[in-house]
Amino acid sequence: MKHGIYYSYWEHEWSAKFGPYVEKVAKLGFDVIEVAAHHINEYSDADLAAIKQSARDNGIILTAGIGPSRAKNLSSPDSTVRAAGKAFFEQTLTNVAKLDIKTIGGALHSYWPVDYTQPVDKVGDRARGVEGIYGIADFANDLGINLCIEVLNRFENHVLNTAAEGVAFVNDVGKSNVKVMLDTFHMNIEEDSFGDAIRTAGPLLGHFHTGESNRRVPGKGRIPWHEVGLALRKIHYTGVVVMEPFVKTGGTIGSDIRVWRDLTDGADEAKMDEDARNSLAFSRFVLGG
Ligand SMILES: O=C(CO)[C@H](O)[C@H](O)[C@H](O)CO
Ligand SMILES: [Mn+2]
Repeated sequence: MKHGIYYSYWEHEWSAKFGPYVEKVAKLGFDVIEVAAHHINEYSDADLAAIKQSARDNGIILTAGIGPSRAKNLSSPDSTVRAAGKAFFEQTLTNVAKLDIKTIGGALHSYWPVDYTQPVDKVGDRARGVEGIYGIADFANDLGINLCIEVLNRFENHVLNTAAEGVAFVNDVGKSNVKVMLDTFHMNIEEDSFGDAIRTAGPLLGHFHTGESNRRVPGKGRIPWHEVGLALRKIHYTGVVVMEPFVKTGGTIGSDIRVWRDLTDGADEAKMDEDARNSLAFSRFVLGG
């Protein structure tokens, strides 16, 4: 098991440059950095080559996260939007591959965060989402990339809220590089049991996010980490565990994640780093790896 952190922990915008964080997370002892793929198409080939080299030099593996915008929604009832989504993913995956990234996770099958002022068509969105992911799976596979479909809580997305729904979706897609992704923050809201949910995903679990119930770093709250660790061991999970703490207010990240109070306790960057380092030690101890 490898351990990583989403660089957005330190940032306010998904568009923030992620290159400088490769060395930082290596110094903190992580194996992996997760970067936001939302704006990767704005990076030049030279930028991407430099980041790839920096990852090699620092012994860091990259993974990618994405919350597709409404205009790039693979499950939209509007076929023009679905086509734009497909084109966006093909370009994004092509650039993601330039960083040797093998895992991209998030609400790939939909858009994020969902606008609930509009009526919701769960059945239709799910069916179009299965088709949309099926339609990009081989493209991703040819680049060696797994598509990890994140199960989110009801307030952020309606298509997949439980591990069981995630497994059924991935089975319907039926492509070996399309996997289920779970996140302890969302599981805490939706699942009856953390252990059962992880065991339900079993061999289909392709990526795993961690965070407390208020998205502080793992170890600061009341998620049953021992139960989570036992279940990950039980299913012989050998993938990546990426902590995804969101503790800062402000910017698009603060607004998308609904961070309306300072959860850093006034931390400066050195204290933020120390919290991440301590949480990594906690995560390795309790989850393994
Ligand atoms: O858990 C999440 C949202 O609550 C997601 O992993 C990411 O934050 C989202 O896909 C944006 O990258
Ligand atoms: Mn997540």
